[in-house]
Amino acid sequence: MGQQTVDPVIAGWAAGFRPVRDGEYFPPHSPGCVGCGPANPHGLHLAVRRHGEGVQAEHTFDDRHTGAPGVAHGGAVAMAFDDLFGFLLYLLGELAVTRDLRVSYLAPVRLNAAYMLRADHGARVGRRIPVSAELRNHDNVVVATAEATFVVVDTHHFTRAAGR
Ligand SMILES: CCCCCCCC(=O)SCCNC(=O)CCNC(=O)[C@H](O)C(C)(C)COP(=O)(O)OP(=O)(O)OC[C@H]1O[C@@H](n2cnc3c(N)ncnc32)[C@H](O)[C@@H]1OP(=O)(O)O
Repeated sequence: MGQQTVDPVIAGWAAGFRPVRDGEYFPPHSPGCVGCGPANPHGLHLAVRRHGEGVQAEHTFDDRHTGAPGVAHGGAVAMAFDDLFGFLLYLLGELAVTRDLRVSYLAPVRLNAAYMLRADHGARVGRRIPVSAELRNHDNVVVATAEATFVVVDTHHFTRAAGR
């Protein structure tokens, strides 16, 4: 992400997250976000909406995210989970970052096939927010799961990380 876009994005986060109704789509984390940013040509372009107190996204991995032939790279699947978790923050109204992420790959994730991602959060303990997610195929079979710990930070975390 270039110098021009870092400050407005962080300023937007500092202003707080807009409330989103059930079923409504969230805005991307930033235009250049590799998970959901519409301006990132290498990204997943996840479109994530609220589902009750959780979030969900229908997603199709394509040839840009190839691992074995015809199969999504495990890193791309992990990225989808990580970015999906980032949308729970809109519901929690907290700024937080991934401290750890554990993915269980239960079956190959095929390219050019539609999958459904769904994530939920647990209760915040101290600065820790536990989150979990599933990836299901069109037969509603769970093909991957993920658990992560997000740690609440303030906007200085991001301005420091961006070198300002
Ligand atoms: C708006 C956001 C967009 C989201 C985009 C999608 C998500 C992302 O990709 S985020 C990017 C990837 N993640 C990062 O870059 C984070 C890098 N890591 C860091 O900056 C730091 O390690 C950071 C901020 C997470 C924690 O550091 P620090 O502030 O020193 O906290 P620290 O004291 O170590 O721990 C904080 C709390 O977490 C707990 N904790 C730390 N690690 C773990 C762990 N592995 N498991 C459980 N708890 C843990 C600690 O016990 C402590 O708990 P409590 O507050 O209850 O005492």
